[in-house]
Amino acid sequence: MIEVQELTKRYGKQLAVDHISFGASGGSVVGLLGPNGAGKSTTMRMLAGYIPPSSGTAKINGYDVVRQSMLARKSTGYLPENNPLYPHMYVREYLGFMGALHGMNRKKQRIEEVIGLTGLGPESHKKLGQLSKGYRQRAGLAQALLHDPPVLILDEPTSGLDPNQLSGMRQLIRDLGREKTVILSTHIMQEVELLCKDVLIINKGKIVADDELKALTAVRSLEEVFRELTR
Ligand SMILES: Nc1ncnc2c1ncn2[C@@H]1O[C@H](COP(=O)(O)OP(=O)(O)OP(=O)(O)O)[C@@H](O)[C@H]1O
Repeated sequence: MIEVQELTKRYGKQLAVDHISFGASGGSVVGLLGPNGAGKSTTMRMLAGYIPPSSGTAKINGYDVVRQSMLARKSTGYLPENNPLYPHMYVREYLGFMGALHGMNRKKQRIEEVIGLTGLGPESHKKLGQLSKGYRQRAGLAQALLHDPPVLILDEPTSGLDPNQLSGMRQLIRDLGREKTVILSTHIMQEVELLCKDVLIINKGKIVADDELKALTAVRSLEEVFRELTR
């Protein structure tokens, strides 16, 4: 579960996220849409505990991301936008390292599981710096899934994937969304239509739509709705 109240982020004078409130609960994928610079990544970074909010609150599974940051992080899997990985580490070494950070027992078995789930197998003998963009993205997702968190925050998870990889990744996200609360950002409207039950549209730091996809697109296409609300 994700609960956001009046969440705000200022970078100096710039108001990147402006008093946003929304909620998301398990068993669905929420699409976070917005034009470039709207505040999507900033919002996700705050939810994942990577940057502190300027004001407002966010709770992950009931844990406040600032006051109970360790517990909130344990409940969160985060795939960052540019997915900064450690280029010199081998895939399994990296996942082992991330597992240790999460204080996981029986890492080995779980590492093989997430390598299988994300289709990393054929490239799993390589160093992260040697992986193609699509496989780096998979390594990032494997890391996000490692500790089996109930909430997944995925910042443009399908960027850089070829059409074959794309359908596999979307299927995986759809499956994960059956049990977990998944919030993903994307610029691909078709992806939202394929994956998301609920949609948030953010523009200039403010939420301009928070509704079920069905309701939002009852009269017009998602693209038309998006263009009108973010003009
Ligand atoms: N570290 C930072 N310092 C200063 N300003 C920042 C910083 N990070 C983001 N911003 C600004 O905050 C605003 C929101 O940026 P953010 O990256 O959250 O947008 P976004 O919706 O994810 O965009 P995109 O679709 O291009 O990835 C932008 O105006 C951006 O320039």
